[in-house]
Amino acid sequence: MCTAATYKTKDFYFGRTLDYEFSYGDEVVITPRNYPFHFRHIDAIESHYAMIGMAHVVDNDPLYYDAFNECGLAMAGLNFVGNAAYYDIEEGKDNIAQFEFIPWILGTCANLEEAKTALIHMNLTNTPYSEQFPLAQLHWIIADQSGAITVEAMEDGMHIYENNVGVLTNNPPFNIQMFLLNQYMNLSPKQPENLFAKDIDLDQYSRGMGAIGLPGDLSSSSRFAKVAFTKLHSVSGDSENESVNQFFHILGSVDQQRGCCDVNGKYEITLYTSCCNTQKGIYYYTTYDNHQISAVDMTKEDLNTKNLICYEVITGEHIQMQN
Ligand SMILES: C[C@H](CCC(=O)NCCS(=O)(=O)O)[C@H]1CC[C@H]2[C@@H]3CC[C@@H]4C[C@H](O)CC[C@]4(C)[C@H]3C[C@H](O)[C@]12C
Repeated sequence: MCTAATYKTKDFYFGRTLDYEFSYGDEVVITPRNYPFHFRHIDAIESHYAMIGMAHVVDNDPLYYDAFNECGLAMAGLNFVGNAAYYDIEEGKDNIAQFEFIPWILGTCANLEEAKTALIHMNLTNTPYSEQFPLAQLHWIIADQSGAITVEAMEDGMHIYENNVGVLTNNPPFNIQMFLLNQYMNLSPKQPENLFAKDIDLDQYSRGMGAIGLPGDLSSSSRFAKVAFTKLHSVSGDSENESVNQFFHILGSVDQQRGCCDVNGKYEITLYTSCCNTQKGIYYYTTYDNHQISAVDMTKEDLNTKNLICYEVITGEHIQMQN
């Protein structure tokens, strides 16, 4: 499972958790402006917007899971197993292989409006990266400070939804996730009133009772409701540290602890959590075994170059001893 969310204070933040039972080998990867992107079905793009994100690099190809570009446009792919479908090549369209989707959008679009326009002529193809990396079944969130959309390629066609909560998890399809939120309209951060029965004396014996009924399990529909509630009620200062801190708390509401999600004897855990300041070009992250926030600042690199700039993920707890 995975969860993605957006958050706005003074700047616009975007991030995700990546939950799985093993890691593909992830790195924080900056693709500078002159790295040539070779696509399977369209012409190479020699120069484009620079981007930074989490990727698995194979043969010098950055296979991004989530990233944002130097203009502040962000995008993440999350599992959509059983619902995702990609298509055969179609003449007259921009045929983009599924694993090329993030580089293509972030390389060529400056904002969400441009991304929406690009999607009109795009055909997301079922071309696998290689035998070793068959087609992942994904759906995507694309966002900038103006808003967010969800992109779901399914058997019955491409669905593009306005994503007004700025949240994405996994199954079921996004329109159903939104419908399911109807169930929770009564939940509130405020204490409830007794509407149950006037004649019975009910006591507010604890704080936080207004949100009783908000799910706490790890299913994707439950995480959708949990993180949406958390994000939509989030309050923080708008300095960088306060915003980043709050962002990690938002995604922390759907953190997966080893042992609680059994996948045939292996355990799905939150391998990493990211938080991008899309305006300042900084990619912050924590990993399952390193709670300390680490960060890579894209603006500190020479972005007019040709070679990928890769930072190994920092692992292991860094505990600040006080005596
Ligand atoms: C496993 C992850 C999703 C985690 C998730 O959502 N877990 C919920 C399980 S559940 O849905 O709840 O059951 C996804 C998210 C992004 C993916 C990579 C995208 C690039 C590339 C695409 C190629 O086609 C295949 C290889 C490739 C490296 C992909 C590997 C893997 O697929 C990644 C890491």
